[in-house]
Amino acid sequence: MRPFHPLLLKCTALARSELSIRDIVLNSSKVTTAPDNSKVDNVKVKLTNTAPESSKHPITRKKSRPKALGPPEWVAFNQSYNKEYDPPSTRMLQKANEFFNKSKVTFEWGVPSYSSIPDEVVKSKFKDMELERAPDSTKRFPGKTSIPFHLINGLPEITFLGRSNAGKSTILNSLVSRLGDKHLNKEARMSSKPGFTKTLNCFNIGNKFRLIDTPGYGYGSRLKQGGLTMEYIENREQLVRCYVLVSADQGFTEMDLQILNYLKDIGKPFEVVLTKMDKVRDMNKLTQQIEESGITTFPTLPRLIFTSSVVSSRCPKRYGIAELRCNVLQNCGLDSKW
Ligand SMILES: Nc1nc2c(ncn2[C@@H]2O[C@H](COP(=O)(O)OP(=O)(O)OP(=O)(O)O)[C@@H](O)[C@H]2O)c(=O)[nH]1
Ligand SMILES: [Mg+2]
Repeated sequence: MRPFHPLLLKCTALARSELSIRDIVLNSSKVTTAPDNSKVDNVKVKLTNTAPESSKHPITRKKSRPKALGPPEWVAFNQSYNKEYDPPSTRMLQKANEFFNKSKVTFEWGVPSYSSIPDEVVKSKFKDMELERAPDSTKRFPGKTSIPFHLINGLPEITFLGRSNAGKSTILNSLVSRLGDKHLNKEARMSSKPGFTKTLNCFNIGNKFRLIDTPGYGYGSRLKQGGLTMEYIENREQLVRCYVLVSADQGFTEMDLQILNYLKDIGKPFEVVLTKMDKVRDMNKLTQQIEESGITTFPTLPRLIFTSSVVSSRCPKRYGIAELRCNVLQNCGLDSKW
């Protein structure tokens, strides 16, 4: 029997517990309490035109939001991780960007079950047949499958895992969009609603490798989707690397740690991508969360890649995406000519 695993959580119970936490946060944000005078240095005081004489015109005091951070702080922070690896050179980053900018992206399949992945169908129906790998062939497998030959060409695959809403579909779009573009290409569908991606979705990148978007675990997910992702991770021969996405503004959850340990235990190579760096207001807290997760002492030495898929005046190019592009190409063995 399979051990307990967050990808297979009974999500209704989880959804209920998360909803209640969310409810508490939402409700507590509605409670207005007078600010503590001892913290007056930290609060912005907004005065109305006429100074209030009574409680009829209360003084509105707002806690000032911590300053938005950007590339200067992120770069310094970034340099304290991945010391075991040489950072990618400017030339490597340039080459990776060129590759992604010129590669055609094709959506190939979206499946609700592992056995419906085209080459898995072919494998099971034509067990004794030598599978012909013909990338440019227009031929199709006969009979009911009618699967085009080019879908069974065995290209390396990369998959994105993570909690629902961690930014898996967004990072896929970020990889295939120009770094300075304000809007992302919409190859994979994204949503602020957790649990949006329901199937395994495959995107062919320049006929060199495939990116696989997965349904998230946790809030809004389903037991069946967790099973599908696990089956894919455990059985897919073409899978060369998993990227576990963690929202940097939320840090590592218990479920993230379970996934990381699971990948370590079954010997699947993985990296960790911290998404939504633009939402982080306290770098010390993030440092502490990373330390507490234990990920920096994992024997497999996963890389920590910090990203933001948002461009702004402080961050005119999507942050960390060039590094991620470089890493993906390396993991697919496509960096040999650099
Ligand atoms: N600010 C900010 N928002 C982001 C970033 N990446 C993703 N988001 C937002 O996070 C939300 C969830 O993104 P998705 O990419 O749909 O998340 P997902 O992991 O695919 O979620 P599921 O499909 O539900 O598992 C969307 O509203 C995105 O716009 C980021 O780097 N910064
Ligand atoms: Mg998604």
